[in-house]
Amino acid sequence: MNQQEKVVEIKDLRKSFGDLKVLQGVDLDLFNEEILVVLGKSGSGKSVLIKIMVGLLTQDSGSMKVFGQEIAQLKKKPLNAMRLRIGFSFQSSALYDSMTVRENMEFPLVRNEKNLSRKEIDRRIEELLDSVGLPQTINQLPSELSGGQKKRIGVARTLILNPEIMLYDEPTAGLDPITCGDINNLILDVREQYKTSSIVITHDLTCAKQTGDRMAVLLDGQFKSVGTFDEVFPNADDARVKSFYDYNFINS
Ligand SMILES: Nc1ncnc2c1ncn2[C@@H]1O[C@H](COP(=O)(O)OP(=O)(O)OP(=O)(O)O)[C@@H](O)[C@H]1O
Repeated sequence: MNQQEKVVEIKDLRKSFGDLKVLQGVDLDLFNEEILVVLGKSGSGKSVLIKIMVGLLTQDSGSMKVFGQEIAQLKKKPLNAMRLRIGFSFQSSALYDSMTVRENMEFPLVRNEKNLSRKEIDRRIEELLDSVGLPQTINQLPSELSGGQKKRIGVARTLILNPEIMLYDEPTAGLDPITCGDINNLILDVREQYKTSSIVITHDLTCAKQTGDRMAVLLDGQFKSVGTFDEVFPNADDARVKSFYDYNFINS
């Protein structure tokens, strides 16, 4: 697959809940190995969009294709297979508190790949912990890790199933600026090492600028501004896009 190929293709996607129109004609593509940053204020529909992508919600109309397949038309088995190609890194890291880092990483692996040997499981866990720079945490509990370390382990756990698309939900939320920078670098490293295509949902424009090849701003149920950081932000005509920029870079 080359970098011009689309891994996600969204066309005129619409979704309402009763009278609440959330997505009102979304058009967006994610290209192979691209990092696409999705911005939008709280309640704008970012999670709804991601849920449609992984088949947890169905659109009212329009098209959501992932790897060329219309998600809404997939039956249970192919949908589950598709979900395995998409790694979701949750805002909360979603680690199990009572399990060590090793057990947290092993859990999705043995559930999804039943025939792996102990040696292969250990090798995969060790490789991923090395990739996120935390091999020493293998026997620790999540409560013994810092917020930034938990995020890194969450990313490693998502990567253990070799996803082709990575979805990062607010990856830098609640972290100090230096740790945010580390996480931004991790997102770039993951793309480099594992050739993933990525969607980063964030309110953090520094994260957006450092990681994103393109930005897409969700406003009134559509992506009105899509382009590189410099195309979208510094001279934004739309006051709502400009307010994002001003809030992050002037008021912070
Ligand atoms: N299953 C549902 N039933 C009814 N309304 C829903 C449902 N899911 C989402 N909504 C509504 O759709 C709107 C968009 O929600 P969504 O969670 O996508 O926002 P978001 O952009 O992800 O916000 P945040 O940045 O706060 O996570 C909200 O008004 C929400 O209440």
